[in-house]
Amino acid sequence: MPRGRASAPAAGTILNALATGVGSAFAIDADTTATVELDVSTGGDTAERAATGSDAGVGDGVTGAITGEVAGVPDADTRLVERCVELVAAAADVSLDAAHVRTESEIPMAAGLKSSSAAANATVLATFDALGVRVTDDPTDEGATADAISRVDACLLGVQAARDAGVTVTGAFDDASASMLGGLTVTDNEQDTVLHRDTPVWEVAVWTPPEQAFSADADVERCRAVAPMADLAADLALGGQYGRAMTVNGLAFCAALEFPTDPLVTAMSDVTGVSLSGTGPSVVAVGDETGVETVADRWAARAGETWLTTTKTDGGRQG
Ligand SMILES: Nc1ncnc2c1ncn2[C@@H]1O[C@H](COP(=O)(O)OP(=O)(O)O)[C@@H](O)[C@H]1O
Ligand SMILES: O=C(O)C1=C[C@@H](OP(=O)(O)O)[C@@H](O)[C@H](O)C1
Repeated sequence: MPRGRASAPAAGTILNALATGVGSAFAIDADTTATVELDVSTGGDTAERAATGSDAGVGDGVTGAITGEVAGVPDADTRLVERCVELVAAAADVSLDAAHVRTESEIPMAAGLKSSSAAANATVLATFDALGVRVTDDPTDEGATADAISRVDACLLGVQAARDAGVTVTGAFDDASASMLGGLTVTDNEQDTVLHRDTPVWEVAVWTPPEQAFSADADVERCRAVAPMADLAADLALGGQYGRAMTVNGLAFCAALEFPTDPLVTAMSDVTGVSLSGTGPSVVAVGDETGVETVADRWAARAGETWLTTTKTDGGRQG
């Protein structure tokens, strides 16, 4: 039974795409790992098997059950990662009799730190790994019928799966591309295009309050209301002023989504940038070691977890 494994990192927000469709994120050093086992069909007619399969999936050429499991979270919603396996099988033109995907994650779920993008990217890469398809940095490696697929195409399969599973508003190509490519990306989530890439190196402080905020439940109208501030943050980010973009974004989205601004106000003079990450509730600050440690000490008095990490310039990896 072919087996594959892959990992992909979490990310923090520079610009939330819920206001205008343009978003920006940067990879951080906390991973999700996916292990995928495939039962690949060896013969017979795919259409016939699909018609008779008692537990058929929605992907072409999938006749049996695709099951998912999240280590330590027995009641987790696994539709996203199951859909990733289906879409990769379809892209690689492979028929599956069954498949199982298991994720293990260092990223708190629904905390604004892109657990969904990391899980989707890791699962897509692990499924290709099981099929012997390498992910490459060559954008001319299109499709997945040969022995290679480009990182961006692999990432877009995860974005499609997130849309199909209903865990995203815009598709979140900003978060998915930062996790898959590493470094910082600015994207247009309506066109699924990368507008800008860079690899800033920062120390990072993260405060994760003890609650969850699912992106699919975010108040999109309130986010759209701060579009003028999102446009300003986009201009700053495209001009390389990532820290200022992040802080503008943080103030605007804390106001729109009714999160407290105090964690940002008390941090901004010590760091390069500080923001609500995604739709919250986590807050992320970037800067030098002294600055982020000062901020982390201050945040540690709050309920929840405060932790230190770094930016990551490489993204998802197979094996
Ligand atoms: N490790 C994981 N394995 C499988 N699915 C996951 C995992 N982490 C997150 N997800 C999926 O992503 C959803 C959370 O996505 P979202 O609300 O966007 O939060 P986040 O900001 O953490 O990405 C979960 O409900 C689940 O469907
Ligand atoms: O669902 C979406 O389209 C998005 C969700 C948000 O992230 P989180 O999933 O971290 O809340 C946001 O930052 C991103 O730009 C777009």
